[in-house]
Amino acid sequence: MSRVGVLALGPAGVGKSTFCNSIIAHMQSIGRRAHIVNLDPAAEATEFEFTIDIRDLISLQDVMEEMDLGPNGGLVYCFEFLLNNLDWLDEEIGDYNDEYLIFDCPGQIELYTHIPVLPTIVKHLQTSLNFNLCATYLLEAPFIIDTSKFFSGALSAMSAMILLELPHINILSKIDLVKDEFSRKQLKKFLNPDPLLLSNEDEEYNPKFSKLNKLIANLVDDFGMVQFLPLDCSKDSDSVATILSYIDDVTQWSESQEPKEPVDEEFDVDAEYE
Ligand SMILES: Nc1nc2c(ncn2[C@@H]2O[C@H](COP(=O)(O)OP(=O)(O)OP(=O)(O)O)[C@@H](O)[C@H]2O)c(=O)[nH]1
Repeated sequence: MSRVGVLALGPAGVGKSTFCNSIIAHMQSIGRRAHIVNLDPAAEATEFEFTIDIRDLISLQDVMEEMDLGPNGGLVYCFEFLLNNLDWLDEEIGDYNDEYLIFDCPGQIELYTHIPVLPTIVKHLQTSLNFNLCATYLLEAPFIIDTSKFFSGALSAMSAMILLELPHINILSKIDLVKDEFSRKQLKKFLNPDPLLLSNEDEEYNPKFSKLNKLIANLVDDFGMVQFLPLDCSKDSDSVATILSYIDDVTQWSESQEPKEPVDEEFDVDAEYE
């Protein structure tokens, strides 16, 4: 039997922690259990407690003070420290057999797009701790409803997808902040976009880059990075439920549940009268 793990990834402030908390709240409301694993050494307190917290091993604040490093260097140091102490993670996770763990990751996407820190942790979770993992990659809806920003966001999501080699779910967060009618129309187009059409649209505004736009659009299209699920953590719990059903699907959650032993009636009756 395996554990299920969901990585919440995406740039800083995109809503990863809020998403983790919303998923946990939703799961609790339908009688399921899950835990948050905080992998951000610079995290602030949230309304839900972290079951496992990297800051119990190392915190960015301490590293910056003691090693005289800036925030980015400090973060890389924290993760190198974690990689050298993976037995700490094994021990913390050890008690959570057959559980659903949600990994709240830092917003510095270099950690999963440029340097092999997160890929190493992912491999460890899969091979040593028997996790069925999936990555959720969040991008902010108000940011992405501009075509050029869509491509830059899609490329960063794709970079994480290629590096992590995990089932990958793209999410457009904070859709409640897309309010005016024009932007909402745009949003519809970006939830299930055709990158080739989007690149053609840009052509009339910026012909200088049309060849490059088309090449990028082809690349995004080839990798199947074309679907985004909408997320509104402020009001719309249906959006959270839909995302959870996608996660369950790709992590084969229901298959990972231990089949219930058939009730042996004779045995039960005997036990009653012992
Ligand atoms: N309106 C609205 N605000 C949201 C939503 N999700 C998150 N926010 C807000 O966005 C801000 C950042 O959210 P966080 O969950 O801390 O984002 P994060 O990605 O974990 O941030 P880092 O850990 O710094 O990378 C907070 O003020 C949240 O309240 C949403 O669906 N709608």
